[in-house]
Amino acid sequence: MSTEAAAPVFRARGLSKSYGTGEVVVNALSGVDLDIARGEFIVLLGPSGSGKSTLLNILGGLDVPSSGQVMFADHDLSAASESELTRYRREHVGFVFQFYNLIPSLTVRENVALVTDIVEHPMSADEAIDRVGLTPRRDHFPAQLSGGEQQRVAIARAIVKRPDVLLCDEPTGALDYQTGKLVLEVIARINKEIGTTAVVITHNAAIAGMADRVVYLGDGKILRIETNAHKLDPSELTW
Ligand SMILES: Nc1ncnc2c1ncn2[C@@H]1O[C@H](COP(=O)(O)OP(=O)(O)OP(=O)(O)O)[C@@H](O)[C@H]1O
Repeated sequence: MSTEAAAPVFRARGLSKSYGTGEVVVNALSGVDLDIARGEFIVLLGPSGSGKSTLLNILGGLDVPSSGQVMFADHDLSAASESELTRYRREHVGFVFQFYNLIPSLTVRENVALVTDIVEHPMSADEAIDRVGLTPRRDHFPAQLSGGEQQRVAIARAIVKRPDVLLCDEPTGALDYQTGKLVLEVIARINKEIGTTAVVITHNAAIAGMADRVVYLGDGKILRIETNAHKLDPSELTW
């Protein structure tokens, strides 16, 4: 990693999140400290209910912590207003979820171009579509595409704004093995070629091999963080 690539993008300290009140309080996150460097590829692993989505949502400005602090560069997300968080998400974050949330009546290109209209320095829709390998399908509608192709459209839509961070919650959860690998390859390529910091939630421990670091969550806490001395290409992963 270059010096520039090592600058921190996220810095979380004592991050906690509880839902509910009184006897039904759920501590989704408890005292999480985490730094993520610019350009890093992070995989979040942990059992169901361990707090992965809660952490990702806080990093992405979709949710706010109950206590503790989270900084994105020099913005304090934990102290941001709703409109500041909306601007943060719009300018800096690309989201990819398990389900693709494409607009069925719009073509691939139109789905991606929707974003280019509302952000400041987007790449062209065609470049984003090319980066996910879907140029031949750009005039097709979502229903004419496979699940993996639809997920690649969702990735194109997430990266067209040139986000600083790409946050992916179970991006391969609805896909078969081969298709899931293709989607991971696309995410790894974006991380490498554009330098977009990537945080990927998965239930699949085999995916951990492609990360710079793997963060293991359990019961709302970071259990351990492993650094991969040798990062695997998604094509080398088996599960
Ligand atoms: N809006 C909410 N209201 C109440 N409890 C919530 C809410 N969101 C999450 N939780 C609880 O917080 C805990 C952590 O949830 P979270 O979704 O972060 O876990 P996760 O590791 O992403 O799980 P999964 O792998 O099943 O998606 C769980 O016990 C969950 O039930």
